[in-house]
Amino acid sequence: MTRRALITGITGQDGGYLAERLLADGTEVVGTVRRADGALERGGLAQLAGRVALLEAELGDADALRRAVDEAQPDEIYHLAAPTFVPDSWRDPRSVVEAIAGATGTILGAALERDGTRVLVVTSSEIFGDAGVSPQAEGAPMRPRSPYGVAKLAAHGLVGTLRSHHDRFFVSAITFNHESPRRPERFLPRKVSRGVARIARGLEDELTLGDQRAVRDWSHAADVVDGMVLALRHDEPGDYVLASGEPRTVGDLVDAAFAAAGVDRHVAAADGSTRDRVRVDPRFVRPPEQWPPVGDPSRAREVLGWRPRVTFEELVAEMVRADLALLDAAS
Ligand SMILES: C[C@H]1O[C@H](OP(=O)(O)OP(=O)(O)OC[C@H]2O[C@@H](n3cnc4c(=O)[nH]c(N)nc43)[C@H](O)[C@@H]2O)[C@@H](O)[C@@H](O)C1=O
Repeated sequence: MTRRALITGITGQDGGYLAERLLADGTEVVGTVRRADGALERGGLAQLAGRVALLEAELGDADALRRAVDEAQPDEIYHLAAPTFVPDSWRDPRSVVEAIAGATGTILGAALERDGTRVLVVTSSEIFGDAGVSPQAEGAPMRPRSPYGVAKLAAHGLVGTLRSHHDRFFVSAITFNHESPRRPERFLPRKVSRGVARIARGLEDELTLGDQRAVRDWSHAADVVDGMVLALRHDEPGDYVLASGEPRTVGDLVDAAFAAAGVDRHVAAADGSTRDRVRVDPRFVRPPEQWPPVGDPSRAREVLGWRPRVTFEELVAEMVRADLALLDAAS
């Protein structure tokens, strides 16, 4: 029998890679979107047209989410849809908790009504926050530092409690930062790849960023969705950190992007000094983390046999190449 998967948020960065991954192994794919008309084209996923079915469901609309589960009759649910830009969560904490924890509760509740439907919920390294330890494995203390992290921790908690109470195959994928040329530009790596590409083509002179000492653990989104599939299809349900395990600073990422574009980050100024093409704008600076969000992916490696294939340098180079190609195609 053909396996059927429901992906919430199919037009997001991860949704697109996951749909391609599942279609490639013969899984039928149904995805939720806010508005079906032209959704794949708007999401840069025209290649999926005719290959996936779309259902409309806003995260705040519990009835629509339940209907989507009923209509899709999925064997697997990948719950990806969520507001993802962390700074936004400070402005409207209630809506972020509703959209993340509320929708997770709805999806898990709907899955409980169906025999055997497995669910993977994407949570986040933001659940660890002031963990008191770095790198973080699945058992590290969880002390989130943002409303986004609190909401993701509630989602993570719902997965674990409902899994053990109802003895169901519910999984939390604790994803650390993951990127690709499909990442929206307000996230750092795409902002950098696009900015450096524009500098390389002479369209801009400078890149304006926040704190370059901030540490992150970056992987390629295509690798991370592979980990999700392995986790959901394993013999036993469990939670997994999906991360590279390698700490890098924002500055490392900027340097890698300039190197990939073949552009000097530092240029000679008229007075003979050197000028950095990267300028700090306090608007983009966030309070520093005492315990950097770096993952310990040992469990995913040992239990699932998962490891990221794309290196940090390859990821950044792919993003810069893609942004250069976009600029060249538009000119
Ligand atoms: C795991 C987690 O991953 C993502 O959240 P994020 O880490 O907040 O992602 P980002 O790309 O916005 O920031 C990365 C770092 O870069 C620093 N940074 C410096 N200068 C700029 C700057 O100019 N813009 C931005 N956006 N960040 C900057 C910023 O302060 C931070 O230290 C989401 O997918 C989230 O959904 C998620 O779950």
